[in-house]
Amino acid sequence: MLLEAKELYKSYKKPAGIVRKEEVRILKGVSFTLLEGECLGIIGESGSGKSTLGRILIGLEKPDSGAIQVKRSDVSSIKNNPVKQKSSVVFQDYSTSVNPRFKVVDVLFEPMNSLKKLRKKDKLEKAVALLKKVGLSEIYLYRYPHELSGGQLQRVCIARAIAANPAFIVLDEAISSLDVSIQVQVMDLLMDLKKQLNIAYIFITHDLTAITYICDRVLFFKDGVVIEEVQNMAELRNVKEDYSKALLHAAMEMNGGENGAYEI
Ligand SMILES: Nc1ncnc2c1ncn2[C@@H]1O[C@H](COP(=O)(O)OP(=O)(O)OP(=O)(O)O)[C@@H](O)[C@H]1O
Repeated sequence: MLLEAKELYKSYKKPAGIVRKEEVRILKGVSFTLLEGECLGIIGESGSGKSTLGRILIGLEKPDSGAIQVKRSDVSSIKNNPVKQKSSVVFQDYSTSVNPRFKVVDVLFEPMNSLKKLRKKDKLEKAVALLKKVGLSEIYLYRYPHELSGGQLQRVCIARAIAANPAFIVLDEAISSLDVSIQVQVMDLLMDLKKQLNIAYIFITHDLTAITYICDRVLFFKDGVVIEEVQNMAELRNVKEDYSKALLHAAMEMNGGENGAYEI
């Protein structure tokens, strides 16, 4: 097992009046496992806490309680959260995920600079190799983000995410802003990289079609808890919980019935 999340709780303070704040519990005891090299889908309605969970898993935020074990060692309570060294993230909004003043080469150097010291020549070689891995030639190295298409820029974000050799990547609506044809290309790329590098993914999305295309397993997330797990994607239509059924149904309705693609 690569990662185990145990009983994660997280609250935020929300204004309740002019000075008063009240605590709102977002995660209410989330537990699940992630296996090496698998793609685990997390699907749930807006506001159910998926992105909050994603940020906790990559060490951007700390849970109030609960534990995260990576390769069976507890990382959630350790200072300088080592989960950061084992994970990366790709967000939905590729345009704000990169510094607009950075050329692609600088975007790719960022994670390398936080690793061991590499000579500039080696970093350049690595940057070219990373671009190649995501299907871009080295001519893009010296371009600015605004000189790339959305699909190309998201590929650069994926290259940056794999630069530090993570054991897993959180993909938070990572393909949602792309055109449908580009979404398929990027999912194919992700599956290819998963195979080549044995990385695991946590694929957070509203898009059930994408889940069926790329995921090995899926968790249905509701109101800060996992309410159902589908182990075998062929069984997706046989979900038991009313909430999961409603999500599936809504997605199918929106996309033209049983045979349509579905999106929540
Ligand atoms: N830093 C924060 N401070 C206060 N409240 C927050 C913070 N981050 C998230 N929230 C609140 O937590 C709840 C869950 O948000 P989150 O983004 O995790 O949900 P989500 O399931 O990813 O939603 P979506 O699918 O719309 O992105 C929301 O009500 C949100 O307003």
